[in-house]
Amino acid sequence: MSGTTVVETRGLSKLFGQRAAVTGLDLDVAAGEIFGFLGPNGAGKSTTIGMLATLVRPTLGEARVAGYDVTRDPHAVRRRIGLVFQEPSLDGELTAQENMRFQAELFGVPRREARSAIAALLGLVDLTDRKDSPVHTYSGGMKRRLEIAKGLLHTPRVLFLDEPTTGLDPQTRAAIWEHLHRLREEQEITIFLTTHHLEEAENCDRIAIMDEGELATEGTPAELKAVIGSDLVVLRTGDDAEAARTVRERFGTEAETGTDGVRLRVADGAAFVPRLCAEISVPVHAVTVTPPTLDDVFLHSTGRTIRDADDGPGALAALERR
Ligand SMILES: Nc1ncnc2c1ncn2[C@@H]1O[C@H](COP(=O)(O)OP(=O)(O)OP(=O)(O)O)[C@@H](O)[C@H]1O
Repeated sequence: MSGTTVVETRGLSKLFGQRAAVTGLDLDVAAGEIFGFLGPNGAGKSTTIGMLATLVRPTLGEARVAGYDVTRDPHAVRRRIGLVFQEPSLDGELTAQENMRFQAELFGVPRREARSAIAALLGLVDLTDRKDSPVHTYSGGMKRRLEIAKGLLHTPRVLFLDEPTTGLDPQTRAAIWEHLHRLREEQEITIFLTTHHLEEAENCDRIAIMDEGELATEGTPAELKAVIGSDLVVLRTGDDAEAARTVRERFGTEAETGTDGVRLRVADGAAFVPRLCAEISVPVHAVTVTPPTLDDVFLHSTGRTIRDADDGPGALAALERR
């Protein structure tokens, strides 16, 4: 990582009438990072990408992408960014190669240069074998990979991806992530993506969590989870109320009983469980120890779970059409 800041926002805000979609956003994304913008539906992710990609005009504040101001120099920004939205942008009747050639013409990439770039990018996303098949014969994952290759054709410095794996099965999602990691290794590119999948955010170098238009927290997945600092231990016992009482009295640790058993949080679950089992007088049927997750981080920084906060489908495609 070079340490150069490629995406920088200061007080970036967007109001739609009286409604604040994004409020006072300060972000710094370094060159070569995979940066995840995480939040429930309506958190302001699409509006932020829209402002960074010069599709939505900020109401207040500033943003620079690849060194250019999004309001004063939108054309310079556009030449340096690639966009992959959820809405398909491929022509199903054309082959992968033809779709790529079309994109090259759109961006004025010289023909000779385009030919070698297309071959290299189709190789990067593992579509060389199928480059001459019409795109309507592709699977969802192949189409998404082709969209990514297309977004890279004019060698952007920053690639913006809106929910790149939505609607794909887990295996295909894993493959897309493999391609994104490879892309970052092989090209000097910064990847800025939105997601509302907490598990996916684990793949990012750094994450910003948005909630109701504001930045709730940011950091590496490990840093964010370290803030929680404790493992979740769940016990199923012959008498949960008695087990919870033992936990409180012998260990001075708060324990809740619920439908899934007795739940408690301790710094080191693996070390705690044998000590607990030695003290407890009721039969223990099962124990699970879960290290902190990004779900816990979301709950900790917003007061609710991301699933509770979620309430509808993505909106970036609608923004693009605006
Ligand atoms: N053109 C618009 N006019 C009015 N309100 C808007 C407009 N675009 C977005 N909003 C509102 O701004 C807020 C943030 O929306 P945004 O689409 O940026 O969220 P998001 O985090 O990207 O959600 P999603 O995952 O659904 O795309 C929402 O309350 C949304 O209703």
